[in-house]
Amino acid sequence: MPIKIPDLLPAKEILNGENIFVMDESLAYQQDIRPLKIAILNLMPTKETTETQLLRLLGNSPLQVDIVLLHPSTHVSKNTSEEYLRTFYKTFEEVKNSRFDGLIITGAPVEKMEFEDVNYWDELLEIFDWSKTHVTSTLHICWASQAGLYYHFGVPKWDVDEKIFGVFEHTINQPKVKLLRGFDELFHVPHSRHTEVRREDIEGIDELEILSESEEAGVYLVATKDGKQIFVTGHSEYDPLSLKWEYDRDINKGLDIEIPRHYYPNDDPNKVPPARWRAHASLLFANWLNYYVYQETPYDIEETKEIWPQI
Ligand SMILES: CC(=O)SCCNC(=O)CCNC(=O)[C@H](O)C(C)(C)COP(=O)(O)OP(=O)(O)OC[C@H]1O[C@@H](n2cnc3c(N)ncnc32)[C@H](O)[C@@H]1OP(=O)(O)O
Ligand SMILES: N[C@@H](CCO)C(=O)O
Repeated sequence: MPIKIPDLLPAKEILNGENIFVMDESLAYQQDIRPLKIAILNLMPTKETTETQLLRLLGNSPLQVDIVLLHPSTHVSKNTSEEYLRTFYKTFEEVKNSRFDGLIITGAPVEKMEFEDVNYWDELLEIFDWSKTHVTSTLHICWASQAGLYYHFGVPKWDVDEKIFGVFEHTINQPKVKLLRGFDELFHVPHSRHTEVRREDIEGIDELEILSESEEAGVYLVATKDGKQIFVTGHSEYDPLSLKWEYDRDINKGLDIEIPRHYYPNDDPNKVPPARWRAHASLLFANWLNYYVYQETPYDIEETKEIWPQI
């Protein structure tokens, strides 16, 4: 949340220079507050786990957030019952005439397929298109970040020789960008994927900025300059034991999988891995919710028609 201070206090200029969000009294008097409407398009087979992880992060905010869970109607889920989906989820068809302050699109275990072979691809394209006019800011996670960068900007995804699997150190390219406010210069994020997007495919695209990268895991955070689309290639939302669960699953299947890097103490899978990314996960979601959603979205959400004349 911004701090509200007298219009002429000298600290205002100093803090503005440091990129601390300061709101002067005159603007604060005009600001109205209402609950935010956030949709989560959950593409993960482990729906309950992912819901819990994302809601934990979204709940760490003084803002009231109304959540709508969405699943793709053109995919018959193998791991989630129809009853569960009917009870807790809606389809895009049911919400497409509404507007949302924010949309989160999760990862999906389909990264080795061609995008066009994913059976809900056409539906996802419709959702990507709709998000441009009906959502203030959209956060794409892991596979969804690759799919979104491909659809919106033609950025390809590439197979990697060895799964990018572990907890990696990241650096910041753009320290003054609001999404990274409060971040340390070095911070950690889990990654778990067999494909990547590459810096050289992104840096020539005018609308996009690479905000954070990792020497070992590559591009991590990409955003459009207007903040309407955020692409996150890692899994900051993962629980402390998510990578262990994936590692044990693959070992039990007899797959040739390396131990997740920089995760277990002394790389010993019998030891309990400590979480080293929670604080930054919280900051990432809080910053997105505050600066890209709450501060940007109109009080009357239906007003977006006037703000985005392309509708
Ligand atoms: C790169 C990222 O974004 S990371 C995010 C992905 N990671 C995860 O989901 C981790 C957890 N998932 C898993 O461990 C596994 O997928 C499991 C254990 C839940 C399921 O494994 P299996 O049943 O052996 O895999 P299977 O190949 O049958 O399909 C699993 C999922 O793949 C997806 N899928 C498979 N084929 C397709 C297809 N043609 N089109 C779209 N989705 C597909 C679906 O999501 C499916 O699960 P769902 O129907 O319940 O949504
Ligand atoms: N996070 C994923 C990567 C594969 O999509 C997993 O290991 O399940």
